[in-house]
Amino acid sequence: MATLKDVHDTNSALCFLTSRGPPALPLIGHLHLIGSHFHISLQSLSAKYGTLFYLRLGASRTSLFHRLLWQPKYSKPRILRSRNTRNSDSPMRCHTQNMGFSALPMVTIGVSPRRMAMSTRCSDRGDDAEEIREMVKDTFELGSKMFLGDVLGPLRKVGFWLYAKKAMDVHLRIDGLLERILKAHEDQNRKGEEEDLMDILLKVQKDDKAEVKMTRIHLKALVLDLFIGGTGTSSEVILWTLAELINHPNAFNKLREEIESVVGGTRLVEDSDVISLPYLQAVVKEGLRLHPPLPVTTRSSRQDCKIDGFDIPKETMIFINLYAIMRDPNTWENPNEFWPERFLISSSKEQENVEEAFNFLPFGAGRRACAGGKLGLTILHRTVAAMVQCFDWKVGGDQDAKVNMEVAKGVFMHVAHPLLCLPVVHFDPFASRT
Ligand code: HEM
Repeated sequence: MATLKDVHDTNSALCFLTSRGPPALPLIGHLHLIGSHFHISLQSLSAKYGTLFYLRLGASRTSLFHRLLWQPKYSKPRILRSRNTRNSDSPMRCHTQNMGFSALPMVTIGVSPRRMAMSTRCSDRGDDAEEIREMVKDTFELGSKMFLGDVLGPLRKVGFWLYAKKAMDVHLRIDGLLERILKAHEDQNRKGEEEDLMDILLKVQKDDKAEVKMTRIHLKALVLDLFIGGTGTSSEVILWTLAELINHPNAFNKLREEIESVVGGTRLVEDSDVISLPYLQAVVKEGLRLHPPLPVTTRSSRQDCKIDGFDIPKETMIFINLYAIMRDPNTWENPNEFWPERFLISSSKEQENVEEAFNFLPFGAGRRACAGGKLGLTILHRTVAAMVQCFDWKVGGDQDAKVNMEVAKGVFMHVAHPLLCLPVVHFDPFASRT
């Protein structure tokens, strides 16, 4: 019997017939059951129709997994029962300017996928950072609309035409930025240890004898994949995790105490520290569990297969609701609660690995799982740590004000409102250099 492991991505037509699922209406099928938050609509439907059910979204025939069916049967994760933490708020030291919270992680993470690829920082040119943020946001928005355009079936081209102008505009802006960066690299002509990924790719592109012929378009597409895949995702998780920490001051203070006891008060957290910072790792995991930036991933069945007793024909689009899997009350205690401690307890490393592999899936699974998961985690650990190490965060004027955790409409897990926070310097790692 084929399982989900045999399900692979294709771009072909969608068709699927099975019996389990809500009653459908003529023409629109089950479209009326899909609300403004795609992953939450699917989660509610699976509460009624089970782990695998069938939907017809307009012209698209799809099936949905609430959880992965190759999940082995094992006991629930052991969860820490005592949740009392004792820390109190740290005093504010000095005020800095009021800051767009959502812009900050993007500026910071410009130091990672982009910097590794191009040895430049978004923060060197503030306008570049803002431009990239806007482009990534527009690309995600456009992606959602075109993805939903699939419900038009053979008429999906109409959907594409509707967004053609916007798509061309985003394309031209991205292309202009990439060309600017490529030109700067060509002018610099760096050699040896100074080279970054962009230099190496340029060299391959210009090498007539290279085994694989790479055009300038290939090069830009590859860099763009890293940009879009790595930038939007990481920045959203950083934003959500910080928002959770601000709303949970005990967790914030516990994390700061851990960092200060392990790293001291003279430098920022480095990659090599992370292994000694279990609470930091738990906080990042909990942020990813509650707020996966790609809440629903898709596959198409490459061949006819049978899963959980259902026949799934070839080329069926399958939605896998990562969001619902990571909030499943059968697996996670108080699934909607931000509670990093749940990741600190496990009976054995081996069991922890099994549990996480099949229930903790912010990076997807299988051969099309996230290509940058390890890098993503590194970015999250370093950035979340630095935000907690260096600043106290105040929301609005009120001491007890909370960050609004509303999710934006659509197929991604974005914050609904730009969040404004006041960062108050707690520790300045560069103070001794001035
Ligand atoms: C917090 C950070 C990140 C999260 C939560 C995340 C999540 C995901 C998810 C859920 C998928 C789909 C996996 C599936 O369908 O099974 C994916 C795919 C992908 N991600 Fe990430 N990602 C992150 C960071 C990154 C970074 C830093 C990069 C690269 C620099 C990256 C590059 C990619 C690529 C290239 C794919 C497509 C893989 C394929 O189709 O084979 N991601 N990511």
